[in-house]
Amino acid sequence: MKSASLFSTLSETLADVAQPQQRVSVLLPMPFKGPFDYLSPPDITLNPGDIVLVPLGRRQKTGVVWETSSDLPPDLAPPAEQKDRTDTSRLKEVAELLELPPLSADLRRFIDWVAAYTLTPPGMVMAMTLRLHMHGVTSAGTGWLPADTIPADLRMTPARQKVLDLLRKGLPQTTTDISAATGVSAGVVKGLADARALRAIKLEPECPVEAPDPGYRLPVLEAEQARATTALRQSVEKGGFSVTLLEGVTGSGKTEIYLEAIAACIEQGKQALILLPEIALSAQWTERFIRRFGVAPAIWHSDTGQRMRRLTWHATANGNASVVVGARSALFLPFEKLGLIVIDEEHETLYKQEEGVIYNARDMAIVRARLVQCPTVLVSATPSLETLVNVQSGRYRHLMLPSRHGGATMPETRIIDMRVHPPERGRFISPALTEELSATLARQEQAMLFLNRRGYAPLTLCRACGHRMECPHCTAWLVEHRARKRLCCHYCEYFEPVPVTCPACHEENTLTSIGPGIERITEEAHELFPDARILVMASDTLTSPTAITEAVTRISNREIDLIIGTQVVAKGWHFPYLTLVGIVDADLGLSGGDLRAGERTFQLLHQVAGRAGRASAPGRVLLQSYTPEHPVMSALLSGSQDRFMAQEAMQRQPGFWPPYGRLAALIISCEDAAKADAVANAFGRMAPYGEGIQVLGPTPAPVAVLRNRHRRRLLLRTKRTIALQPILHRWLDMVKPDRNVRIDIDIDPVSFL
Ligand SMILES: Nc1ncnc2c1ncn2[C@@H]1O[C@H](COP(=O)(O)OP(=O)(O)OP(=O)(O)O)[C@@H](O)[C@H]1O
Ligand SMILES: [Zn+2]
Repeated sequence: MKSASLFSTLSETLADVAQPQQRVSVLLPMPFKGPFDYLSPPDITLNPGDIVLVPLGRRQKTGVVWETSSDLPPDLAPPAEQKDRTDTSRLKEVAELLELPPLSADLRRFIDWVAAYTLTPPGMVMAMTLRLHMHGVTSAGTGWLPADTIPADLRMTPARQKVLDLLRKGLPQTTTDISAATGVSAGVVKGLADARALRAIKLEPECPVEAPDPGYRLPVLEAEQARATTALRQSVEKGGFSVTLLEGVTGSGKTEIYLEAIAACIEQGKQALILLPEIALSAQWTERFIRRFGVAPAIWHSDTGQRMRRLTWHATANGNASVVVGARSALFLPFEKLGLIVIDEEHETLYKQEEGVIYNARDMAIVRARLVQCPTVLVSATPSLETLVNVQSGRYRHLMLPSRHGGATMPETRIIDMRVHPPERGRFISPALTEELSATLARQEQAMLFLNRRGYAPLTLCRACGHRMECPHCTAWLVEHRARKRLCCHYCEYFEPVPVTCPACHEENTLTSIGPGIERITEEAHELFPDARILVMASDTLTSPTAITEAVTRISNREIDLIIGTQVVAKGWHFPYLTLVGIVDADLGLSGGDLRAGERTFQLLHQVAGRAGRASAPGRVLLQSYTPEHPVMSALLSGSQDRFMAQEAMQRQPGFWPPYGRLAALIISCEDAAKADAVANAFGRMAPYGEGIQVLGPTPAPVAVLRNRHRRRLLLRTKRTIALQPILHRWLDMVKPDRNVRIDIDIDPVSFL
């Protein structure tokens, strides 16, 4: 007995020596606190970044071999977990190492950083990188060629002969390709491979894009432009981390200039990432890119099919795609050699992702740039106060283009005081604006009407009893979409047919539409200008990039006289024949307690206004307002953006509101209002305090019920010098909420709904 047991321990020890099984941490794309430990398969060495399949419960999951980051700033590092790392007996083995490019160290650190900053489980952040190929995880595959020496004893069959004949043409082909070409089954190929008559060739995935040529068409730059270009080129050539704000009035050629920074990046053999606030913009952007570089960039968005996404992912990972343009999520692509990040329209709130991982792509892009040590360019005609403060403090460099390209002038802006010059009853376009519109159309120039509200009317009301049509699941009015004969909630997917009788008093035909949406403005425009060719641009009328490209082409070809749109029309478009912009309701967006309401309204209206008169004919902007004395209106009128932003700064500084302080929102939600209250109150009682730390709330959220969940908000505000994350960690630990209560943390909130 003794010897047997001695023998077995000895053999175990020997086995251990022969095949030391590594203990590895694997991060799974799931909401766990951190990675799980596994054992590496006996014959495989795993390295951090490797993408693997591991058993989890009864299923297998894709995960990434992870090391715990030791270099997170102490402010951000989550409290360490105590783990016993000596006992490996209960660990499961990694099932498979996938044939995918490993995630680079800088990307892994970036993921850890975003997770720690936003207080999100790291696996959920990593999922944004990995989700992309979760469906059908395949490498490009194995191709086959005939072996150098075909074994002499190979049993030949007609099927085998066909395969060998095909492959002797010299092009490696996958099993699927061979079957398709010859009609033989996969088994035949496998038989040949097993008999060592074939040799395997690892096939690189095909590259979805061609290489851009930085010398394809060089721009002729004006003096100011040339100066800015040189400065940007230098930072790209020098490499290393830097942030530059490229500010310039609308139509000054900012895009033109940062295309040169991209050219420099390509010349360096590195990759450039261009973030756009909205993928809709990529169509016109791509066109400009092609004009400059001869070929299209790689485009990253959810609309491109599975296969294309996979190829783009691979081309990013292996460095074949030198320029990738996309919306926020492109930031999590596995670039092999990132050399430049450009964030166009940096002030855009669309960069904030509000669901799932709540993060600001503009801010995180700067973090990523710092981790890979590459330059970043923030581009805007109306930079955010956050960015301006960074410029003032010297953290960001500032390049300025003060005038429009080619001698085009800035549009002339006028305010129509709607209290003095109201529209006719039941109408929303004032006579003064109507007059300008007809004059513009008569000159065969294009005009645009802007109203940031989809649908026909934002409120449906009963004239008899005053009942308002509301969403049964949200604290929100139902918006009438007349074309679709529906009342829709703009917060959830709920809709119902427009009723004939009032659901409260059951009177017939008493429901009436209050206020305008763009459908209603379109109806009015058709009545006013029956001959005008009108195009509506809104996220629900142009639902795909193709539809947007088509619309933009029709505008550029002068097939359209009047464009009516929501905020989609505010974004960087260049419509050379557009000379008049009418803003139907300039006050919309100023109400409500939003910290940045003024700044945002200014940016939005300034951007819309900037669409007018970009080419030879001068532009004009008319703002319809009931509060013409509001600082936003005076700033738009005088064009004194600097003064307006200085006023904004002065208002925020004393109370240490961002960017002079830090904010985090806690949103507590539950289907049961009482439970939501209980948890919110518990957080209120445990609220952190101290010098420079303040908690506001709990209060019901402005959208107090959303998708049947009752919502309460608390706001933590600290001085800039105090990091939020450690305070939040301690605070969250103090309250153990009911399972049905959800707590969302929003660091640097931009929405306060
Ligand atoms: N040096 C140049 N040579 C030729 N065309 C130019 C030059 N600079 C700018 N343009 C043209 O002027 C127009 C406006 O330029 P661009 O779109 O780059 O401005 P922008 O500052 O990015 O505008 P916005 O902020 O409104 O998006 C474009 O059609 C662009 O092609
Ligand atoms: Zn709803």
